[in-house]
Amino acid sequence: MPDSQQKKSIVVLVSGNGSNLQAIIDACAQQKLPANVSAVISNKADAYGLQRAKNANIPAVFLDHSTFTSREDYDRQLLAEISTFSPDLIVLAGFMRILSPDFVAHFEGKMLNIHPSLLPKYKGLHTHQRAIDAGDTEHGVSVHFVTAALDDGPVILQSKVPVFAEQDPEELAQRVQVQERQMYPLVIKWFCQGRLLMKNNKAFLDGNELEVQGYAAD
Ligand SMILES: Nc1nc2c(c(=O)[nH]1)N[C@@H](CN(C=O)c1ccc(C(=O)N[C@@H](CCC(=O)O)C(=O)O)cc1)CN2
Ligand SMILES: NCC(=O)N[C@@H]1O[C@H](COP(=O)([O-])[O-])[C@@H](O)[C@H]1O
Repeated sequence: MPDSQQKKSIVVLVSGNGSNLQAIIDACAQQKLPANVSAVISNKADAYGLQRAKNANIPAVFLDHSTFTSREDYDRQLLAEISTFSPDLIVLAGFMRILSPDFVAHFEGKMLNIHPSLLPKYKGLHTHQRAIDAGDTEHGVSVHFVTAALDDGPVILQSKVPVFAEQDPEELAQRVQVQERQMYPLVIKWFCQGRLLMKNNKAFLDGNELEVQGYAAD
């Protein structure tokens, strides 16, 4: 079987509910994604994403960041743990730790993140509230390659949702997450098919550079 058709190995990092993880697990199970989730790793013991992994008979690993003296020490252990699964792709799915440069360098080009904003707007946290506070009429989500600079890697795919008057951030987040669950498995499929790659800090699909609309940074 050609390499592009062999099932790829994915390790997913989570910190919370894991709805994006579940979409990926389901896509794999339904043969919509030529991959297997080899392991789920979380820095939070109570992350429901760990339970979702156990429900799917996927190794679920809790690696507590609070027991390490530095970010770099944690990331070295995280790298060692991930490497035991020999993944083709690392997927950040609500993983709420900033990753150190050495960790990112080890996996650069094979690590994705989904971020709840129209990057480069609203890098970091609390994106929905920030969009509401700014009076934005549209918001959305970006899937990007992970680089050392936070939420700054080349964007692969974006999806927009409207922001309504007197918008509640939780309702906005829910509408964004509907888009996320459709987008992430698609982008991961592109990577697993060998169609998506990062080169010179740019994203390419089928050899064509992916240009993202120029959203003004916040
Ligand atoms: N080097 C990189 N690390 C990470 C990236 C990235 O692009 N480059 N993406 C983030 C995901 N993320 C937003 O999409 C994000 C996650 C966490 C934080 C953050 O400020 N974390 C704090 C702790 C916050 C908490 O525990 O609630 C921290 O790590 O000190 C910002 C953005 C994943 N990592
Ligand atoms: N800065 C990273 C960040 O905020 N990521 C966001 O966390 C949520 C995780 O949901 P999930 O655990 O249900 O997949 C998602 O909405 C994702 O965009």
